[in-house]
Amino acid sequence: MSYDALLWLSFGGPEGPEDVRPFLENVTRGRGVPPERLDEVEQHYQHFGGVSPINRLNRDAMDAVRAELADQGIDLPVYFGNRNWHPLAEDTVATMAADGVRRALVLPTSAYGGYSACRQYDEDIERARAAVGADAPELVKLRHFFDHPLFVGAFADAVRAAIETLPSAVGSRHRLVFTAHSVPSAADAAAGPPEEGGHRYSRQVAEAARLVAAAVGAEDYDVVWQSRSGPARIPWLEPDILDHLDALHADGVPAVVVCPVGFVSDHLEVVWDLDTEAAERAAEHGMAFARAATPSSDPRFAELVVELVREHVAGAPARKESDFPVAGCTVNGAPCAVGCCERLRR
Ligand SMILES: CC1=C(CCC(=O)O)c2cc3nc(cc4[nH]c(cc5[nH]c(cc1n2)c(C)c5CCC(=O)O)c(CCC(=O)O)c4C)C(CCC(=O)O)=C3C
Ligand SMILES: [Fe+2]
Repeated sequence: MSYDALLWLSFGGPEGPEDVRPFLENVTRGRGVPPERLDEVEQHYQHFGGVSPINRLNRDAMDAVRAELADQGIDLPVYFGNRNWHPLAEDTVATMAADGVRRALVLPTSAYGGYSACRQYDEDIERARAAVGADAPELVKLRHFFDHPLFVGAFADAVRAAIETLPSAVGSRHRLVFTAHSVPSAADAAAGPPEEGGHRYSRQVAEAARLVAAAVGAEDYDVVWQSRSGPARIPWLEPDILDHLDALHADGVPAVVVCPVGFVSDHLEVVWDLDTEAAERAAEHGMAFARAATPSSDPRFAELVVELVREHVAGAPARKESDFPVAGCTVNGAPCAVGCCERLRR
């Protein structure tokens, strides 16, 4: 193996009530998010005792990956570092350097392209390496996996399982609704290399939704957005899931199956914005509601990560279900291409 470690690079989340505000300040520094929005999101976290599920979910998923690596006879220590909360990527990369790691692969916990989902993880890599200095290991980020058959397959089974939980009186009259984190429309327009014409994030989300819908045999489905942040005057991707539930209800739809295709685990936006807010809105309308599980809870997720590692090391062709270009594999945080997913000024 030409690599001596795998860095699991994620978002991070608070682990107690006192962590919440400093965590939110880290997330939104320089991002132009109004304080009222921060107060609101702080309440979502405090509702769960100030503990985000994300760190535990990452640790569980990393344990599954360690077991899968061992099963496949691959000796690759797995390190955990985050953008916004402890363990911070800077500290983890310093530990890796001290452990003698010279070259490591990086698994970002997002399947997609775009500034927030891809390029910002490149910035994290660059910042962490700069903080460590000359001893910093080379860090090679793995590719986007939104169209990987194991990712699509895990979501497809989760959608089938969610449909099973609907009351039998609904029959097959449910609507399948895919959701992903909204981003500013301008950020989506700037996503991908300029020659691709932008919108890489929303196009990949739409493609993943199409693949999952096809796998479950759903002809009709919708793609909507959730967890909008930022000032109200700035346009973000729409429709919002709550508005969409209102519209479905007005159309007489009796049940919804929500598939959080934009997320790999049940972190706070999933357990609050979907399981709490969206479920309540559906209940107000008397609509049955079921939410599909996210892939990190599926054994295939560990297989997927190990497959991405093996594929990269072998220089093997990417196993994928779409015709979209393979992207996201970057070295030391350099962008995928000149001008790709550039950060917007706010
Ligand atoms: C595309 C995308 C993903 C998916 C890709 C990926 O997974 O990386 C994602 C994931 C996540 N977002 C998360 C949390 C937050 N995101 C925020 C704010 C924002 N997200 C944005 C986009 C995304 N975010 C954007 C454009 C903003 C506006 C500020 C800015 O321009 O950067 C804020 C600030 C408060 C608010 O306004 O919501 C919080 C607290 C957590 C952790 C949850 C937990 O604790 O379990 C996770 C996994
Ligand atoms: Fe976010």
